Amino acid sequence: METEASARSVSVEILIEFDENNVLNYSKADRLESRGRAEVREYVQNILRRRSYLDFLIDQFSNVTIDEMKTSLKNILRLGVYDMVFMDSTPDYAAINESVEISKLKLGSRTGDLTNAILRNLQRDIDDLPKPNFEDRTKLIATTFSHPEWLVERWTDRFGEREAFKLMRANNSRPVYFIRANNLRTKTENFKLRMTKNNIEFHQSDWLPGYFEVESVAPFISKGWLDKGFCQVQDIGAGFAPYLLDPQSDESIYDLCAAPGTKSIVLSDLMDGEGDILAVDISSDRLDKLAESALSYHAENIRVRRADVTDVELDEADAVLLDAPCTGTGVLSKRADLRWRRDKEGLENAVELQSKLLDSAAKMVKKGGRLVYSTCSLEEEENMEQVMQFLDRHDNFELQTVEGYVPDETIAHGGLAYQTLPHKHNCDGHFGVLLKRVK
Ligand SMILES: C[S@@+](CC[C@H](N)C(=O)[O-])C[C@H]1O[C@@H](n2cnc3c(N)ncnc32)[C@H](O)[C@@H]1O
Repeated sequence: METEASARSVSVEILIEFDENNVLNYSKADRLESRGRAEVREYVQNILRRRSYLDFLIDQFSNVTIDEMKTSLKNILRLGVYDMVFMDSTPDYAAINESVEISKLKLGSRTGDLTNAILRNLQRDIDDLPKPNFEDRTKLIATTFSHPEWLVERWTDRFGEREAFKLMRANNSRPVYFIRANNLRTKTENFKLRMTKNNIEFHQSDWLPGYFEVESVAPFISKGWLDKGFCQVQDIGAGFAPYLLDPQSDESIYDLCAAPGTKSIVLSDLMDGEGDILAVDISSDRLDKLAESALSYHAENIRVRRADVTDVELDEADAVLLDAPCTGTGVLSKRADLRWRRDKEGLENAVELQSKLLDSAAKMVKKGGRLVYSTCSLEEEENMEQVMQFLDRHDNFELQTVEGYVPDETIAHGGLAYQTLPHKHNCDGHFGVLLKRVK
């Protein structure tokens, strides 16, 4: 009980900071033991996944509108309502008591009484909760599925309502996790034996070698297998880009925008740790993580360099991976916070930066060499439209087929790109193309 109470109050603190400063900082949970830390992540992500719907419910049962409430009260109520509506394992009285206690502690006894009144009102109707009923269809959908209105508009226009609903439902579901065996440290077959001996259930994907769908990554962390470099947590869709680059053991490879290096490790594995990979990123903190990973994964052919890719001159390489910073609209199930952080302006900024990064990356590819451009976005401006504009500016590059590198069911744009979709492919949304420098 003690842990649960702490996990709740820490979750509220994190959610308040997120609303006020747009920062999602889990380090506040470091004072809890590991179960509590895991609970905090679950609470925070689940509440962010349902935020608009929770706010709608709060509004229905309160005399004070949600917009008039202090950020701290809003988040205490979101957590209480989430517990009552979605957490079968928490009795309503416990959810109410703890929310009231957190309110009193943070905001005084009168706010504690208000919290109590709102949650008790909701408890009375818990078996017949009101449904969002706005006349404005975008607002109705946005509230029902807890997505921002600008994304709802984009996706319903592009996919149609039925498919957009499926996509948003997938974003609100528990994420699918994949583990990839690192052959620089172990053999995939041995790793399977290791999982079996430890009673870990897994499903081996037939899309790429060494990828296993698992229920949770917790056992891999607790057994120290990530730290030891036996395996990495990587969505299978994220694995497509390194496979598409098809790096060879005697090549020089640039991994641009590389940190924290999950794809660098795959590249190194595909090269048997030989040849040369230069991993470049602008963030030194993230590069530190990459360097640590390279050590534990025995990825000895990786060198790191801190640089702004839009402003660095490098010799030409055999092949270049540009895994560009993007809006991340393909990973909203694992990163529920992103949907509230992104907006149309953020999309425009991402597109502008990607275009500059692509122009720089193009200068680093030798004649006859390859360039893979990848994102974890679903937005066409960041994906195929970005690539088409790049081709308009660079007549020395041509698109190559992705057939044979990625599963057929993920192939898009007549064989010239892959695009995974969370509601269709049971993984995150990833996009990529293979370009060849022809002159
Ligand atoms: C999508 S993440 C890369 C993920 C990484 N490829 C992986 O697989 O682990 C994008 C990265 O781009 C980096 N970045 C953003 N702008 C950059 C720039 N101008 N030059 C270099 N890196 C940049 C960010 O620091 C971030 O690490």
